[in-house]
Amino acid sequence: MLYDRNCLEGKRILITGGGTGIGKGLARHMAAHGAQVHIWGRRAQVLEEAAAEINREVGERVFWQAVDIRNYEAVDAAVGEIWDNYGPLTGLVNNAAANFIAPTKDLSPRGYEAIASTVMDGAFFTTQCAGRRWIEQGLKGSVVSTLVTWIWTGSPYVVPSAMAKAAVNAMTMSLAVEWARYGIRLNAVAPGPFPTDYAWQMLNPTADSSVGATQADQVPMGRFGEMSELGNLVLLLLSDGADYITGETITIDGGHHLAAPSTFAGLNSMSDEQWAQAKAAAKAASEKSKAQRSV
Ligand SMILES: CCCCCCCCC/C=C/C(=O)SCCNC(=O)CCNC(=O)[C@H](O)C(C)(C)COP(=O)(O)OP(=O)(O)OC[C@H]1O[C@@H](n2cnc3c(N)ncnc32)[C@H](O)[C@@H]1OP(=O)(O)O
Ligand SMILES: NC(=O)C1=CN([C@@H]2O[C@H](COP(=O)(O)OP(=O)(O)OC[C@H]3O[C@@H](n4cnc5c(N)ncnc54)[C@H](OP(=O)(O)O)[C@@H]3O)[C@@H](O)[C@H]2O)C=CC1
Repeated sequence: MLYDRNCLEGKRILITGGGTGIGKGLARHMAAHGAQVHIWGRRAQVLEEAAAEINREVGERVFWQAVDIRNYEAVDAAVGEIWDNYGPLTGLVNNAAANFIAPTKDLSPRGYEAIASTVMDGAFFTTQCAGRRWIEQGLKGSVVSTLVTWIWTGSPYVVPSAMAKAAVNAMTMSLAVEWARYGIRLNAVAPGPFPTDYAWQMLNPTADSSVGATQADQVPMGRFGEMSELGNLVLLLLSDGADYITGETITIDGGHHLAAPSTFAGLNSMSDEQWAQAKAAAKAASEKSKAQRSV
């Protein structure tokens, strides 16, 4: 362990999308360093199993709520429940997201909305509901959002995601200034590829789509990132040791975006037929996950 295993003792951290992938890895990392962690997602069973798995390793530190972050009332009520039943949050990780690869000309308004509203509205709602309470109660807080290097480079075939992540980057810089006087810090991380089950089903659904952003051989360091590496960075930003860092988005990508291509530009060569196959594969995965939703 890089950090003392009790360095987050007394911290209470909400991680949206904490039941799977990177969010679950972050929940494990923060809980293993002494924090109480609250995880959100739309699938009760997935959250319950993730919390139980981590709690078997660290003791009763992880709690869950089924919340759709696109629903402001639900977000406000769930943040209120944490405050009432456990105490004030000290940190928030805006990690939940939606994404899939698609040619932009074929995106329906609902397809655009599913991605943009989850990434942008969800992060705003959750940040505002925590931030308002911190300000009213004179408490400090730390917000860390999981972005991507496309906020600087853009990326074809994931345009709603690139747009919405750029908006959350703007929120990070803006509120860092507006809320600094309250002791509230906002930062973000921009990871390169950290393969997770669902993201790879959405972003690399067929053999033909295995180019560009999702490939380890395109990373100068020649490998994917490891969860503990991302965990250590997010832990630092959530800790009191980083009290003078705000408004920053820190890349953690083994040099990927500086060497390019860290985008989906490589998908330019896919034919309409290959796109149809990619869409069918991604949709089959999303239907399966949808069937498990409780909110
Ligand atoms: C730099 C280094 C980089 C490293 C490489 C990695 C970089 C990662 C950066 C970011 C990564 C991520 O965010 S990865 C996150 C991946 N995780 C997730 O997406 C989790 C949440 N996902 C979901 O809930 C679903 O998969 C998703 C489809 C997105 C949303 O579900 P909803 O129930 O809200 O929506 P649905 O009703 O199913 O669909 C809404 C509309 O979208 C359309 N739609 C759905 N799937 C579609 C698809 N594959 N292609 C086209 N269109 C699709 C539908 O037809 C609907 O439109 P109509 O037909 O008009 O009705
Ligand atoms: N994996 C990677 O290489 C990279 C990932 N990222 C970012 O990291 C984050 C995590 O991605 P990753 O772990 O790979 O993917 P996952 O699909 O595993 O994680 C997404 C999470 O968000 C939750 N979620 C989605 N929509 C909602 C909603 N409306 N309300 C509440 N929760 C929701 C999902 O749970 P549920 O479906 O149950 O709601 C799921 O737990 C994302 O922000 C992504 O953009 C950035 C760069 C690289």
